[in-house]
Amino acid sequence: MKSVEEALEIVLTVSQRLPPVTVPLQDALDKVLAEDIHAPDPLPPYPASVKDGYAVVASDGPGEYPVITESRAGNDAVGITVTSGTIAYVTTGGPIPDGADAVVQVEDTQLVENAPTETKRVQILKQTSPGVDIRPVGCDIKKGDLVLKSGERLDAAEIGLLATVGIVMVKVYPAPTIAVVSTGDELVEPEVGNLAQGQIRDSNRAMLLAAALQQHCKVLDLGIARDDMVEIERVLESAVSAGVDIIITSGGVSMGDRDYVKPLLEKKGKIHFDKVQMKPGKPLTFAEVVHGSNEDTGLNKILAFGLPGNPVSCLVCFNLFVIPAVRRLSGWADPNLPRVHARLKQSIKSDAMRPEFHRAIVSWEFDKANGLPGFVAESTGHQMSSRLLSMKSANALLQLPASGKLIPAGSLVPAILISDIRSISASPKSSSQTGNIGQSSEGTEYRVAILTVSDTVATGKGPDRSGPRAISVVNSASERLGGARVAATAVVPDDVPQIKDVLLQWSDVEKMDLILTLGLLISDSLVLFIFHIFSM
Ligand SMILES: Nc1nc2c(c(=O)[nH]1)N[C@H]1C(S)=C(S)[C@@H](COP(=O)(O)OP(=O)(O)OC[C@H]3O[C@@H](n4cnc5c(N)ncnc54)[C@H](O)[C@@H]3O)O[C@H]1N2
Ligand code: MOO
Repeated sequence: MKSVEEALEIVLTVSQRLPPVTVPLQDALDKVLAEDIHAPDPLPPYPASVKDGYAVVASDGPGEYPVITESRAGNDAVGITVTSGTIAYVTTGGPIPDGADAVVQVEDTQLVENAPTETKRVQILKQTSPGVDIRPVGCDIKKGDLVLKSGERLDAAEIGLLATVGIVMVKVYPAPTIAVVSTGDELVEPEVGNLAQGQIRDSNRAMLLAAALQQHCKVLDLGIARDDMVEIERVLESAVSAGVDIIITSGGVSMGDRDYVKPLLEKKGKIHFDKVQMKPGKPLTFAEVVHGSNEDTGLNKILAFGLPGNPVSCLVCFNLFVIPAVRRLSGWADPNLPRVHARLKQSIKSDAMRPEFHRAIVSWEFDKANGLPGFVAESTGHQMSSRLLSMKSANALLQLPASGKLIPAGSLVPAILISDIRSISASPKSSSQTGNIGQSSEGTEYRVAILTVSDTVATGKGPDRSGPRAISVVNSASERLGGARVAATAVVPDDVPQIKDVLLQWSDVEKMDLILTLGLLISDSLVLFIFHIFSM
């Protein structure tokens, strides 16, 4: 089984950027530039005023002057020279007429009312010096300057720069086309109103298509494929014929007898890994599908991600592996998701076996204790892989080591950002709206152990009525209890040493969050013992 780091390295090594294409400027947003861009002319192309005011000869100093022209834009003042003893009206960005060497802003001037001549006259109230409030030719961009480098990402400012230097067609790396198929006999389309026995609506496909669009990919919806070798193969073939760059399947990659995705990917190419040491997302499979032949490169390769069917696992894997691959294909120099460190708002118990990617809402807050601002992380509640509500509003995956220990509130943990940092007011309420009253202090699931103490049941003379009932009560109230889950049960006779053994095992070794005992015969020594373990 690969570690997350090893698996990501493999994905990024296999993912190669796509050949560049030339697109119109308006289609270039969010793409990565595939050429260097130089300025064909300087900006500003003429000396321009920084202020609305008057272009003057600085050495003239304060005094009353005639306004011989007005220069707002274009060739307003062309052919007119400001000589000593005259001034010209200029607006911000307007060309400075020949002869003027400074601008005095209107606030430092006064219009002379009722001037005896037709020519407008203005009092210059302040001394200025040459160059003041003038942008010389090329002060923003010099002719020939390297304005944008190949490999830079085109955001709004970069699009503006391209327009400035007159680029209307630009060479960029295209975003990949992603085909998405859901596998599973239990799946029906979201529009199905009444679910038959054993059916669930397909959430993964809509979710993955949306996630791919968010990454500016083109998408191909391949629908639902039944758990049938021939059908899944036919769907994969259709993705290949459509010429997609990435195929994403969800479901059918674990250990079930109808998990056909992996054998098919193996048949059609090469599986790089089929398990990753992470929670959620362990059965993540990554492969290359090889097809046809390309004159230049030989065989064509399509990246294939077999994402786990559990919706949370599916989206977590998309974030951690598919997005970096998409970015690499799209030409990003650094395809990794951004990370910050955030303080935990509540304690979280980490998984003992697998490093965990705990869904959380990260916001920027003041720490009341030290008065300093910083990132804080609030768990989205019960973290079961099927519970998509744990992904709702999450903007970060907290990367928790597999220690099985309680990470106390206030600890700094690495947070991988998967969405924008939200405002504080929008975030914390959302998890409680989902019904997590009584959520554990860890903000994660409670592991509950139930012990039935009864000679009758332990010796097989009677049925255990209260044990199964307690299990069903805990499980049915799981969501309201913040994810309480029965993790262990046992039956022992009314015998203190045996009761002690089980309680010690559950509290000290298995680290249960809550132990319920049923039909317990309380003796003094047992009360003392229970008091002892719960006060540890
Ligand atoms: N014996 C073992 N069983 C499982 C293991 C294991 O190691 N050994 N791993 C578990 C883990 S971890 C995960 S994650 C799941 C992943 O299983 P699959 O990828 O094979 O997915 P399915 O079995 O098809 O489905 C799992 C679950 O998700 C629901 N699902 C599937 N597709 C969709 C969809 N498009 N929309 C909504 N929900 C979907 C499906 O109904 C199941 O409930 O395997 C564990 N088992
Ligand atoms: O790895 Mo699975 O994704 O734990 O549920």
